[in-house]
Amino acid sequence: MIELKDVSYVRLGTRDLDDALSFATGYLGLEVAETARNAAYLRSDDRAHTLCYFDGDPEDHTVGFEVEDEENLQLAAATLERLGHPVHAGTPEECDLRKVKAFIGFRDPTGNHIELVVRPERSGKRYFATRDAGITGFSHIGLYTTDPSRDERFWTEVCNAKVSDRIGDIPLMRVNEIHHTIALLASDRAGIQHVNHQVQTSDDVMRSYNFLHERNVPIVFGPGRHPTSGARFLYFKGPDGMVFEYSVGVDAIEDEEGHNPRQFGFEPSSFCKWGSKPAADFRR
Ligand SMILES: O=C/C=C/C(C(=O)O)=C(/O)C(=O)O
Ligand SMILES: [Fe+2]
Repeated sequence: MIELKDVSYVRLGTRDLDDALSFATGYLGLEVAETARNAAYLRSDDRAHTLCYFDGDPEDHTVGFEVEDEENLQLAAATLERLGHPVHAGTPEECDLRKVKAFIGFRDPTGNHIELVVRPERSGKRYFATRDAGITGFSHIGLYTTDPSRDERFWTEVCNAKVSDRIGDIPLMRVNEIHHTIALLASDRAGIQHVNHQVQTSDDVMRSYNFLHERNVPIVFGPGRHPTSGARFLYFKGPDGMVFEYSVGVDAIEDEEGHNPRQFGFEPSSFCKWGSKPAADFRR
């Protein structure tokens, strides 16, 4: 069993690094940690970085998850190879680029690029962004799947994820007490559908709605409230069509043994209890 502790970072390719950087700082509300070697490293919490934009294919998305130590990393590599997922062991230079001690890369059954990392760097400096979006940290990703049931089995049987809730066949899965770290979305493609940052209060969600709307940033869902995690949310589009989400008030699953996944119907009210509907281009 591969024990994921938390999501660590996302890496997104872009052909326009300057544009991505100005969106991340001026609209999203991240702090630049470093710009180097055709990449921009951005912070959202006490980690050294949680988002990296690099000069490359905008379809090239990677999500990194932290595992406990190098022994667990080796065990994970052996498990993945045995199950037919070829594993790439990060070179020292690739580890430097990710600010981790060690990592392996592989593809999930849909073909999503996944990395497992050991000892991702923290920063002694407080996260401080020039735009005050109220961000408290990077929290989860929405990941495309070409087969939700197959990929649920991968994340829950090969890895330690647990299903918190399902909407139709779509699982929201946790790897720690937070309601979900991985939300699958059915599609005919691989990739990250959305990147979630938590914000401090509902006021931050509404303030950002006005801020982004006034500046013509496409709002693609919300403001609304998810019946599943209870979070108040706002989704909007960033560079290369990537969707970003702010949310606040995501449930923690405290009764780990006693929690049974709830089944929600695949209908609009399961996605938002305030009646907001996703825009046609919510999914790319
Ligand atoms: O539409 C379902 C979305 C659920 C949630 C949630 O419960 O918070 C998400 O954050 C999500 O998958 O984006
Ligand atoms: Fe989300």
